[in-house]
Amino acid sequence: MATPETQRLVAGRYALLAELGRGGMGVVWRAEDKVIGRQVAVKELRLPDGLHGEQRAVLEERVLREARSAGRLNDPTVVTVFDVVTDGGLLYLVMELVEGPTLTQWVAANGPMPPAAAAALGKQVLAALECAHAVGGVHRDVKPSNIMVLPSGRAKLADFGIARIDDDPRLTSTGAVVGSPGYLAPERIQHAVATPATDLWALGATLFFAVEGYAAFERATTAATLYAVTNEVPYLSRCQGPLASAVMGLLINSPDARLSHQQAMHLLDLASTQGGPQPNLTNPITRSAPVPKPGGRLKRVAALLGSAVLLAAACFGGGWLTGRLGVTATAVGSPALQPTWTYGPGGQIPQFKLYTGSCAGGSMQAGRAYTTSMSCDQPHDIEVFGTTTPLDTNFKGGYPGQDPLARDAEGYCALLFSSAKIAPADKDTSLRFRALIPGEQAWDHVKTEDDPDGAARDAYCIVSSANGGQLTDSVIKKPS
Ligand SMILES: Nc1ncnc2c1ncn2[C@@H]1O[C@H](COP(=O)(O)OP(=O)(O)OP(=O)(O)O)[C@@H](O)[C@H]1O
Repeated sequence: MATPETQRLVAGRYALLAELGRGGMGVVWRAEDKVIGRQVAVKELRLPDGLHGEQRAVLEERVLREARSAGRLNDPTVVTVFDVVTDGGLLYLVMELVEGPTLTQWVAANGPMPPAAAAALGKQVLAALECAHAVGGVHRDVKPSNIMVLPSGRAKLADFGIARIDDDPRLTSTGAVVGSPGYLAPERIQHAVATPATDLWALGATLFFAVEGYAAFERATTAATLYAVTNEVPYLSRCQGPLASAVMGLLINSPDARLSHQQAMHLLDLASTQGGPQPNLTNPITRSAPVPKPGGRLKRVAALLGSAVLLAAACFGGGWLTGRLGVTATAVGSPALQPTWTYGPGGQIPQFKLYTGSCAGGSMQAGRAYTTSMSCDQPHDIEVFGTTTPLDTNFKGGYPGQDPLARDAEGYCALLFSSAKIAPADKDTSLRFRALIPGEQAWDHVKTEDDPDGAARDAYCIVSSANGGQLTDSVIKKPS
């Protein structure tokens, strides 16, 4: 803590009292505004080394311009920028002082956030983004360390529109890049400009972090992180229903297929009212499990594989994500997807009695029945890599029709196929998969003493080799 004698006074007005933290662009101080006698946060912006005069001027100009626009955003969920000043050649941003941890710090101290609290937090951040997007603003850097959590549970979004080196072609020549590649939407990695949809993707990654306690795409190197952002679908293990649908729907690669503000808000609204009253975020919540380290993710996935079907079905919401929100296999992007078939009497596959992780002989042919499984260690023709209950598990009506069932099942199978659960690196070319949905007779089947099978409501994801040959091992990633 600085004493009055050693206190630095910035711009003749802001007395720096103590360091609050450090980020990619500089130090943040608790300070006192001597003119009006209130405490503020002062961020000392240290521009990257190696910028030449013009680049420095461009960046400073952008910081000023964007701080002004952030200052204009009159939203209680946005950390207000009061002033931008220069002193001794350095640039300082004077902001509202937020007395609460960032989401990163909160999770480090308390473990994963309860789903209803994470949904409530997500709603607030989404509302702030919506307000900014409506007037043409884009945050560009939504991530856990830019979200501050007040003891009341209210959230505040910091660093609004702060200039980033990578956004301006006049600045990229220094090679200085981006802070958090794990929160950079896939289209940004392909150098598309930042749009409201890129902020929404980052919100999805942030909510994943809140609810799981680790960053979905963080890997040991930047290259591996960027690869994961572009190619992997993360597993959610601590939430289901609308929250899982919101997170996964925000993380859809294609900005056009990604959830809109309204869709995300609707789901977060539903999720925030589930699970009883909101926990008080003042008191540390008893840690339900240690926060896994980023490197531990594969182990987690492996440990979850035993219950992967239940887990995936729960987290993708058994139809919440796919059918209701129009997430189709095409949106997920699956070149290996084959046309969906039906099973049961009158369907292409008259009988189907396999389950996830089981394999069978006999290539998929109309009229072939699958009633017994075999070990996936033996050469086999097909493997079931997922099971889902399309539409709603509580759907009690008559046969909904092949189209809605197929849309749901294809979306689910495509998500699962593109995820890290399916191991082969060349899966898009070496494998083919299809969804198998119940036909009308299987759906309506009434069990009798002679025929004890009940109505069939499940859909299956089936994988086979692309070249018509046999598979010699399971395609599901093995525990490491
Ligand atoms: N308005 C604020 N009020 C109180 N503390 C703040 C405020 N803004 C930032 N801090 C503290 O300062 C730390 C550093 O913030 P900063 O925005 O510089 O870094 P960052 O967001 O973690 O990283 P990056 O610069 O890469 O975005 C934060 O982790 C937080 O603890």
